Amino acid sequence: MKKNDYASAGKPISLFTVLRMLFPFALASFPVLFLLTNAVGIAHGASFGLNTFLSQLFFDSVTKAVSQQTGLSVVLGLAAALGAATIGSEILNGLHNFMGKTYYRKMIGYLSLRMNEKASRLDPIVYESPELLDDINKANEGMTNSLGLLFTTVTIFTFYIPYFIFMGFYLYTLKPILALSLILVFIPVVISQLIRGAVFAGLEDQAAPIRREFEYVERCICDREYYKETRILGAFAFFIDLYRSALSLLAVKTWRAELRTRLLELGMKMVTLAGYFGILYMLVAAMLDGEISIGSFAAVFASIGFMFGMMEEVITSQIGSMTKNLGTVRNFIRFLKLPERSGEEARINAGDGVVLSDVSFRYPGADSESLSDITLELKKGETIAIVGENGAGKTTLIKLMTGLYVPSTGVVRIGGADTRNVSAKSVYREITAVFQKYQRYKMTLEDNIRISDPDEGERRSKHGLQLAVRKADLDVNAGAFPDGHATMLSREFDGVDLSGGLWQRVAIARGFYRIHGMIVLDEPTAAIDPIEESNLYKKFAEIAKDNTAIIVTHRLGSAKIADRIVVLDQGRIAETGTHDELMRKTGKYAEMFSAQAQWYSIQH
Ligand SMILES: Nc1ncnc2c1ncn2[C@@H]1O[C@H](COP(=O)(O)OP(=O)(O)OP(=O)(O)O)[C@@H](O)[C@H]1O
Repeated sequence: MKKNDYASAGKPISLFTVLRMLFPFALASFPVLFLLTNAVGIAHGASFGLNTFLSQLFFDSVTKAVSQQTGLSVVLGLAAALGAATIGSEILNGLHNFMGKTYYRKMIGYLSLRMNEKASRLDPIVYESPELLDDINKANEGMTNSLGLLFTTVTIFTFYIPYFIFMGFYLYTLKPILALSLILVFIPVVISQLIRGAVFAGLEDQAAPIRREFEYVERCICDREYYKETRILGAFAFFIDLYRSALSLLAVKTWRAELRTRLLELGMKMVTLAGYFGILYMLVAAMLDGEISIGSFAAVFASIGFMFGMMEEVITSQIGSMTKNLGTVRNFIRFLKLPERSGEEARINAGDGVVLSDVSFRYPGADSESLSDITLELKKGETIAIVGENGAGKTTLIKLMTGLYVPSTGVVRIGGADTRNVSAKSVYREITAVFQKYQRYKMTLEDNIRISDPDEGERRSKHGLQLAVRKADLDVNAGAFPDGHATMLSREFDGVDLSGGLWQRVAIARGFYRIHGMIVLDEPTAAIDPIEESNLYKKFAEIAKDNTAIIVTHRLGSAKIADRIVVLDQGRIAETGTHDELMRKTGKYAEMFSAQAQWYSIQH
């Protein structure tokens, strides 16, 4: 499969771009909490610097007190100040953690909402890209990690950097070489973490398709819709094999990446450790040479272990997880940047008809066009049937005629509006549809139907519900619905399950419930037997009398109810006309019709 515009293989997004996109979220969502949390973080960082400085004064005062150059009260005063600073630092630490966690929880909710909103605004054609599934999969994980990244970055700037600058400056004033060695120790470890980030970003790109396959196979093994086939056909063992191999492939890839980065980290830690002992050596030498006071030595010695611990934390834990997660965060950002359908809001009545002029359509990444040179008019109040063999382009044509997709070339006008220029919401507003692959929502019968027009008021809702149920020939008083409209349609939620035929009627009722000017039936009767189907289509013809309607069907007998039949062949219109006209033409339609008639007569 070729990659396309929506594929994850876009230009790499830099850390700077990632942060530039994340910060506005952080500021826009809960600005006061965000700023306060960081102000506390800065105060916390400064408190460590203050502690080191007070320690030096304290140790110096102790040495002076020993040689009786100063009084005990000075020592006690400094000890009290040091104790107060330590308690203050702890309080700030607790406050910083608490505020950070509160902010994190709030942001997770906020970002999840943003993701769902984004998904609802995506251009539907994006869903034709298999890579998009990877992107969504990875974006979900990236969303949580993006918060980690944001926090780490902010903490580095508001806590660690001020602290290291202070310490660097402090060491510099004692002996310049001490500050320099601090930097030399720091750099190799940062480099190792950046390499680690690159390794994990690459791993993420390789792992996502495997994970997608792995999750799909898992569904084949466990999901209800598959279990009959997997058990009866003995496919269980087949899927378990696939599951095992995907699992081990994933494990091997992760293990290799971990091993590489751990070895790298180990090497870099050695460098850090060498630096640590180097600084200690220089400190002792400087003290013995009388370059620094005993107090300075003691303060630096006491804080240097802590400082290295902190450096280790910021580099391996903070920067490490940041770079490791950068790959997934990039996917989140990429997801947020996926194209949305733009266009103006307009009042469009799809019931006024649809006009297609010289329309062609090619799926993203596809080698050839699925529809070519389509010119067709669906007039106001007209019912057309679209027929054709498998793969002829029927569903694609419906997607264009309902404005779900826009054409690659040519123009589609719904109710007079060019689908490329108006918002998706404006186009769908007056359209309803029943698809062959409808959804079985695990909700009450009423909710299953009302989902198609939730904004309707209570009165219209009750009346509309009864009407839709009647039109779809659903007998709510029959045993299948023990609680009438309130029957829960899921065993999982203590309700009932329906037969395939009844589910299909629920889907049809859902389609009828929505107020519409145009209705599309895309093979909605596949699970209903032919006699029932014929009744339903007769009824549909009555209902569609005042509506603009499109029917897609494989059973040509049902197409007869249409005012006009459009025959598609390999993405082109082969013929149009009424049933009788097309039969007289003895073309594609007549050929298909007689093949089906023959099939029925053989069956009889
Ligand atoms: N996402 C896609 N990417 C690439 N090609 C696609 C995609 N979806 C459909 N096609 C191709 O477009 C052509 C038309 O498909 P379409 O589903 O519209 O036909 P159809 O007449 O509705 O078929 P059927 O009766 O089997 O449902 C086919 O050749 C199909 O392989």
